[in-house]
Amino acid sequence: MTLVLADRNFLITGGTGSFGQTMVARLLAAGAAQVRVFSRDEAKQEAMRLRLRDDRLRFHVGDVRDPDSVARATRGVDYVFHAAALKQVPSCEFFPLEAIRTNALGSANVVEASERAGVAAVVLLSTDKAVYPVNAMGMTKALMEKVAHAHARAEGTSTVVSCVRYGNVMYSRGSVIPLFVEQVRASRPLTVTDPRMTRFMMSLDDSVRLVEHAFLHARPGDLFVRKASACTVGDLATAVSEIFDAPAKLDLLGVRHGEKLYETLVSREEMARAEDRGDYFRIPLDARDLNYALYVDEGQARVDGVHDYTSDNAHRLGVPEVRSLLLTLPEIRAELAAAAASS
Ligand SMILES: O=c1ccn([C@@H]2O[C@H](COP(=O)(O)OP(=O)(O)O[C@H]3O[C@H](CO)[C@@H](O)[C@H](O)[C@H]3O)[C@@H](O)[C@H]2O)c(=O)[nH]1
Repeated sequence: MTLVLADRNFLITGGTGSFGQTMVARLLAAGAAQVRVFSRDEAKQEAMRLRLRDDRLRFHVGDVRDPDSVARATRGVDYVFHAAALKQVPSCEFFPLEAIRTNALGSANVVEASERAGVAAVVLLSTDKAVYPVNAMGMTKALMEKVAHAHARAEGTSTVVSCVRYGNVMYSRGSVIPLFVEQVRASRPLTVTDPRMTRFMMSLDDSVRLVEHAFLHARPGDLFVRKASACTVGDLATAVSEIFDAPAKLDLLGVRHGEKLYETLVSREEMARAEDRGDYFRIPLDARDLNYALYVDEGQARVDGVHDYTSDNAHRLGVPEVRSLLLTLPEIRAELAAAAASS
């Protein structure tokens, strides 16, 4: 990171998760004055404290659903990265109110507490599932984005609130790649929903860099997306089998509740006003207010000839490319080493 962080305090909600742990390590290495980890699980916090042993780290047990606990953790903070979320599609489908409480209302609590505490900037972590959402996880993340936009449009606010949208983060907790690896290593068939289904593939480092990009460049209400490649789930399963030298045995499950065949990272309306920043798109706030009549002549940015940016039309990785990408992941290398040691 190019910013001087020496006298800056950070808060990371969901700080014990995959993103949180990576971000905490990078902020400490970049010289942050203090990094606060906010999450519900004291055991994970304790494990992190013992592992990192850094007196610039502070741990706050709390829940984004509870405004008081968020407010206490936010006092004296300069920057907030909001990663706390319910992010499993199936569980949010079955418990949609829980997703509303954490992802929508909890995010509003984080934005509100940040404004009150005079935080300079907040980056909210969203997902491609928030675009044309069909499941409760995506719907509540879409509402979180709306909360950010409404805050940016409101007069008299000073905290810069922006969002980033991710695709699938490879090897994140509870996701399909660690599941496929576990299945291959146990010589079980790989449970594939639909082999044609496509997803954007991002590394954890890419996702952290995306948040850093937003942190460094955001204006109020901006949304940032990292350009990414995509692959089919069938190719992903084949690549995992090949890496572990196993025959590709598939057990076809069918599409799960609330799943789409492909994801959209940027809608065409957003693409029409997106700024291409090399590895990233910046989608500025649609700053029209409620007086729509004033804008009738201007209209919206033209969308003719502009397309959604989806995991179906993005650069498609084939099996060899997916294999190479998987082999860059430390977790895959560790599993390969373990497999070699046990054979
Ligand atoms: O046993 C399984 C489980 C999943 N899949 C497929 O694998 C792909 C990825 O699934 P999964 O890793 O569960 O991720 P998603 O459901 O796509 O959601 C992830 O990716 C989102 C970004 O799109 C994040 O926001 C979510 O938090 C994260 O869980 C999907 O096509 C699934 O249908 C299988 O084929 N077999």
